[in-house]
Amino acid sequence: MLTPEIERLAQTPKLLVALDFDGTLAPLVDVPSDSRMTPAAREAIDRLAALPQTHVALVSGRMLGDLRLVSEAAPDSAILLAGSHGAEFDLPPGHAPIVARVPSGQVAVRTREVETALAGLDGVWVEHKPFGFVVHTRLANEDNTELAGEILDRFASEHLAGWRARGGHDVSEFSERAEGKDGAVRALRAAVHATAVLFAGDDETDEDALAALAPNDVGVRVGSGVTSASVRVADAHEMAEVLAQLADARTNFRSA
Ligand SMILES: O=P(O)(O)OC[C@H]1O[C@H](O[C@H]2O[C@H](CO)[C@@H](O)[C@H](O)[C@H]2O)[C@H](O)[C@@H](O)[C@@H]1O
Repeated sequence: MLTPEIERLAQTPKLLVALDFDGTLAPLVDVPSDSRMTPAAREAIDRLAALPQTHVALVSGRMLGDLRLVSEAAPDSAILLAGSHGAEFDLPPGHAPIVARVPSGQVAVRTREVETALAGLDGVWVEHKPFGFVVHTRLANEDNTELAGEILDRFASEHLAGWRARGGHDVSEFSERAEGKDGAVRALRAAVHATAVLFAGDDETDEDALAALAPNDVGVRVGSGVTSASVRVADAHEMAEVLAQLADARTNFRSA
């Protein structure tokens, strides 16, 4: 059923649909590089992105190159990409580029050190990112997850002063940059001159963006958890239904 919020949003002059990737468009999986959005989500965002005065952006914690890969973005895609929680952007031609941040030499050093500190914990692995690292525990047992948490707490207090720590689904992320998805959505909103935004996400990091939405925007929380969003859906499949409803309503509005 179309919520009044979605119906209202479909009628805004310039719409930005900004979407988290993992857990929102793509169901969570054990191996991050295997992650893909559901076919229904793909169809809905392609329909939205093809409409006039309608922009679609993916706003992810993933590094940009990785986001391009898992979102299967075609080189000529109209979809805007924000990676590393908004420290990296890739906008289609016609948009002024948003300046990307440059990583310091500390990141590779700290990532190697944390890998050494966690070595030998089965199921625990470290994902390298341009501005930091992510420790994954999805495949670890409870003991190893707890031990990894203790090692990380100690490592962070000794070596990561000033870095931003974030939680997520079976991950702990540490980044030397403090950018959040609130800043990413602000920059994208300005880039496309949006008059209203839909932002959807499933995670703690998405709450930065959800909490910063304007009164005429719509926030969608996917799954459980405390949220600032006004709409909640159960999972990525329900999220795809919301996007299909928005695409239908926007198509009707644009052709009226
Ligand atoms: O901001 P997002 O697009 O939601 O990215 C958040 C993190 O997503 C990835 O990890 C999550 O998805 C994996 C694949 O489904 C899953 O294995 C993991 O447990 C999840 O936390 C990605 O690996 C991280 O770098 C992103 O920060």
